Amino acid sequence: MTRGIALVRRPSGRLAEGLVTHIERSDVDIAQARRQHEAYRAALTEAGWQVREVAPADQCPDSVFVEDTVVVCDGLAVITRPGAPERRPEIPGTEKAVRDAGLEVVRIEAPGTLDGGDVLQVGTTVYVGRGGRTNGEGIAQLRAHLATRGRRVIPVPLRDVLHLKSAVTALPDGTLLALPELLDATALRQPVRTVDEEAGCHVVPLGGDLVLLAASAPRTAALVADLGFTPVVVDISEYEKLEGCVTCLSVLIPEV
Ligand SMILES: CN(C)C(=N)NCCC[C@H](N)C(=O)O
Repeated sequence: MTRGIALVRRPSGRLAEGLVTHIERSDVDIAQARRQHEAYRAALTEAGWQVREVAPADQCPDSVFVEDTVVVCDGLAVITRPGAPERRPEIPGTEKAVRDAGLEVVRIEAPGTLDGGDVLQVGTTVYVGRGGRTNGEGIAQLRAHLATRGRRVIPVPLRDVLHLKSAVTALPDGTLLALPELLDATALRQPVRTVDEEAGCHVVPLGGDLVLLAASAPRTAALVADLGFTPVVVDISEYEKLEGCVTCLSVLIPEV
């Protein structure tokens, strides 16, 4: 049984030079990062996903955070235009991978900017963070693209946080796990559970009752289990030093 394709991109040898905006820079252990990425890929495979690698972009330190380069929705791939110009050379490799996967491809055009980490899909609702990386023009273009798939785009103003999915993500039943102080929670339409550890608001539903989350969120893993889901825990400490989280390291393309 395969749940679909999971796109990932191996870390660049220059990973340690990745962007840091809201936290202090600390040393990244590249060997450890490679081991953690291997374990992350294995967790996806174990959960039933066919892991496919986007061609490495060694000149791009942040290229492992492949989520920021594309938004996939019902057979459509919206190629983003990352808000950080130095991340734009990551785009061609992702575009090739989604074309190879058979998706229809459209793109965010200048002056729009949009990072995939700002896009949270919950059923037919698509929340989009309006912060440092995604602008109003990018949101408008995404809204027009996703209207063709029957989706409603709702902007969410962000405060002092990199991406929307740094502050809120959703469990398989649509319940949001959030750090409400980082965003305008009045924009959210689904029930919200507040978490008490930063990485606790970063989860990826992997299909069925499986929920991927980081080892740095042990209390949330217990909460997830208590709600009847099965936590799949991965250590991504080296990526967290660069403001990454479990969502950023893959793009899931469910089988239709
Ligand atoms: C949901 N998140 C956090 C993401 N999708 N991306 C993280 C990118 C981190 C990278 N150093 C940067 O600053 O771009």
